[in-house]
Amino acid sequence: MARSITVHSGSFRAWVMGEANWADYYQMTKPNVVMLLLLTALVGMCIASQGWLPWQPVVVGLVGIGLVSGAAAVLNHVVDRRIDEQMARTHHRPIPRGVIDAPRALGFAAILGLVGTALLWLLVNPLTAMLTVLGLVGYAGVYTLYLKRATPQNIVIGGLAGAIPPLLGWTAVTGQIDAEPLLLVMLIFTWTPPHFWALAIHRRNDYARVNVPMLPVTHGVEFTKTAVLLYTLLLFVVGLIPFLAGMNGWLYLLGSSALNLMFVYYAVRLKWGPESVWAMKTFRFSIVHLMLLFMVILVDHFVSG
Ligand code: HEM
Ligand SMILES: CC(C)=CCC/C(C)=C/CC/C(C)=C/COP(=O)(O)OP(=O)(O)O
Repeated sequence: MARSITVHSGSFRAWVMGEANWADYYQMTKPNVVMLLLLTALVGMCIASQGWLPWQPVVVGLVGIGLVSGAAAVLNHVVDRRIDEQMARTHHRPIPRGVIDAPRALGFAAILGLVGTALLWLLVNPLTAMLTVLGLVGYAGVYTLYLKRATPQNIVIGGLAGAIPPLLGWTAVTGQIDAEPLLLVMLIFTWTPPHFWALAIHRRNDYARVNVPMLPVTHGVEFTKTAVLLYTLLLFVVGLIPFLAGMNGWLYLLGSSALNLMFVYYAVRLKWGPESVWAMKTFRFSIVHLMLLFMVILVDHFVSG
């Protein structure tokens, strides 16, 4: 009897998982990206709260936003499976490697998406659930299915989906849309082009091979370097607005200006230095930059009251 249960549960597992293990499924959710998205959502929740954080919208909100974002990332793996197969950076992903097939990945995305949306709808509020699903549609549908292959401005427009989490955090706590979190959305929106184009310069041959019209492929490396520099300068200016609008204090002004100037410094080195060195340095710095920027906003919020 015990043996038969083992055999059956073993074959059920094989039916569900195929050749894959949990690490493969986990990898498809782009966990590092989702962690940073959740930090920005948490900051949205904190700036929406006076005093103690309300635990239910915060905990359930983060779990729900994390699950739906993970679902969006899995859908991106399904839609992009053919180009991922041909790009050096992505050919080892679970679908191109053949350990997870598209139907299983779709099933996984459906479970994550539905559970996440139900949690947000029932235990946080319908507005947050709808905006989070809008983020999923924006990333997996509008960006991945359409914009990515349609225009070199793909990531500028598609960047809105990745920029939305601070608003989701805010609506999870307040149940309404206000101007404050939109300033944080603007920060991420302006940060995304230099974040991605630095990497795209380094990986331009990958994108050219699969005919994806990323800016360095369509307009060349020099043009893209200039665009990266201009966006870091724009980010410096946008970074002043939360202080000028009275949302953040002096600590924010100092911290964000220092971080944004460092980003400009990387972009200048990239513009006039060898991209073989500075493209990936700038990309890696962009991630540390956004993480620290949102930590500064958080600390400033609690210190400046
Ligand atoms: C349309 C918008 C965006 C595009 C096109 C984009 C593109 C990329 C790409 C191509 C990578 C490399 C992944 C790899 O190494 O396989 C990456 C990495 C990363 N991105 Fe973005 N990104 C966007 C928005 C964001 C946003 C909004 C965040 C967070 C708030 C973010 C956080 C990260 C992090 C943390 C990594 C490192 C992942 C790792 O090391 O595993 N990205 N991004
Ligand atoms: C609910 C919500 C906020 C959803 C969206 C969140 C989300 C997962 C954003 C990710 C942004 C990102 C890593 C884009 C890269 O896609 P790519 O296809 O250009 O990169 P790739 O080639 O590495 O797959």
